[in-house]
Amino acid sequence: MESLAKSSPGAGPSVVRKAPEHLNSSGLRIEYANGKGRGVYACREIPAQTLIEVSPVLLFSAAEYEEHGKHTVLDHYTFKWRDGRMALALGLGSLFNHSQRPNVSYTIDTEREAIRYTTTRRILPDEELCIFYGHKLWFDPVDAADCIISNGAEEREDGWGGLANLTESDEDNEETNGLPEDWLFDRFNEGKPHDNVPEEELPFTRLKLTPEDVEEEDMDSIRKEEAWVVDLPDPKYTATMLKWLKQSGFDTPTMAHLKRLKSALWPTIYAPRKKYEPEPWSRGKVRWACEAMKEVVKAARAAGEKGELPIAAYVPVPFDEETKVATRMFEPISAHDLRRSACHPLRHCIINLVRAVGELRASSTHSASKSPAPQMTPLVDMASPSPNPTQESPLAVDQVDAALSSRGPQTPSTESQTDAQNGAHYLLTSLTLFTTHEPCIMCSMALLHSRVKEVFYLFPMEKTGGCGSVTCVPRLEGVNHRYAVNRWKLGDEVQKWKERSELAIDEVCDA
Ligand SMILES: C[S@@+](CC[C@H](N)C(=O)[O-])C[C@H]1O[C@@H](n2cnc3c(N)ncnc32)[C@H](O)[C@@H]1O
Repeated sequence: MESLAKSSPGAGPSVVRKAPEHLNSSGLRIEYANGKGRGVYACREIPAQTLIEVSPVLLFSAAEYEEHGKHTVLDHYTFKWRDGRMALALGLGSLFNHSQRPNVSYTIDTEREAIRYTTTRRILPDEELCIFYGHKLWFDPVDAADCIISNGAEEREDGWGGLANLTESDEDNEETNGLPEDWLFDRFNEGKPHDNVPEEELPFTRLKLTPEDVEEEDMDSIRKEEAWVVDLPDPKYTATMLKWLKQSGFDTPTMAHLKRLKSALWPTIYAPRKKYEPEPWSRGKVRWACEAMKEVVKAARAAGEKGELPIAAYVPVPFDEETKVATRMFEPISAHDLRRSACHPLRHCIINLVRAVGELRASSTHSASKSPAPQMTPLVDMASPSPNPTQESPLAVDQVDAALSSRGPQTPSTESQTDAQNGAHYLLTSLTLFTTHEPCIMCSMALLHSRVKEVFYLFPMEKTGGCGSVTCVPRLEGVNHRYAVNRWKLGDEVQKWKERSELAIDEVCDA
């Protein structure tokens, strides 16, 4: 699949150059790109969200680079690494050209000193694969979409010569120049997982849910828990008691201290957080939230590619082990909007997800009643909830119904009846939900009914949002459940990124 290029400035005007061969199992080849020098092309169709290249980087210290690299051709290929060193991508990494409408995104893996390149949409055979360099370019860009892809039969013009300095991207550019997703989701990758992240550095803002009329005094009061006193005749019965707690559904995260008491020396202090006091977030937990946000973005993109509205919701496996076991959520679950394919105005992703989680938790409760060991709950993506993983097209709503009912008749067990009565496994109790767009008022209310613990969203919906924009449902007076609302912190560049990332929806659309 070689092609020829003429007039490369690097080689003189009349030299005919052969593009280098490249062995790559992801189906990529190097070819001369119209007006851009070499570029990376697809040999075959490549699905969206495919990891196509992992390029190791060569790192130069700032001093070494200043003295030497800067004065060489390297200067056209290097960029600033997170810690101030200069990086050169090896492999195919340095050959991806720039496009305003990139079809490849990249993430920096500082731990492995590599860059990972992933397709953002389906790629057609012979299409050029491009990334977004940023807004400050040092050359006149030819966009991939404007180029005619040829097989190299005709002569091509080579724009080799506009080489300049990628390092000219300055600090503020670095945060957003083609890496907004890195910036949004990957900046907590380093550091100790147990360290708490100061409130102002969290990647999200917690919306204040305290009703205005809560008195200052109340804010300082200690949260009260109903307490049971169990008189154990012998410490060896502690395990039996904990087992009973679990079986009876009382083993919720608020009972976590009981496990600590089991092995602790008496007396033990149990200090519940103050009412309305925000929960501290460790770096590890922030990473968990970032990963969940990445997943929901991926799910929304995939939905958009299938012709649905690009809106998705995702419930990850809970961060802490206790909640994971107590909620029996051992697999994540996601859903996307199905209004278009189902021709049903109420098939919002949140409604789809609440329903799917409810069904799954109910079914896992049933299966748990057959076996005392925690059951693995299958990942159900409402986009393709078929038990047949090879099925590609999204299932229609009736198929979703069929898939869910194909789990077989489920006679409620005594255990699940107890769970249902005490609310331990009611829909989204104790779970965290991530979504791309601020839920509309209907969905915000559905979330309230679901008893979700907390909600994170990326894009506020100024004209329709029910979690802080038009109104804030969990804050309303008289509601019988409040869930925490967290809005991802987004820089000014995000609107542009949103459009590039194909997640834009009409501002009057209910998400
Ligand atoms: C990192 S290199 C990319 C690989 C390069 N085409 C090569 O053959 O080595 C960056 C250089 O590619 C060229 N380039 C990348 N994207 C371009 C675009 N959209 N339009 C024109 N030239 C581009 C510019 O000359 C830029 O300095």
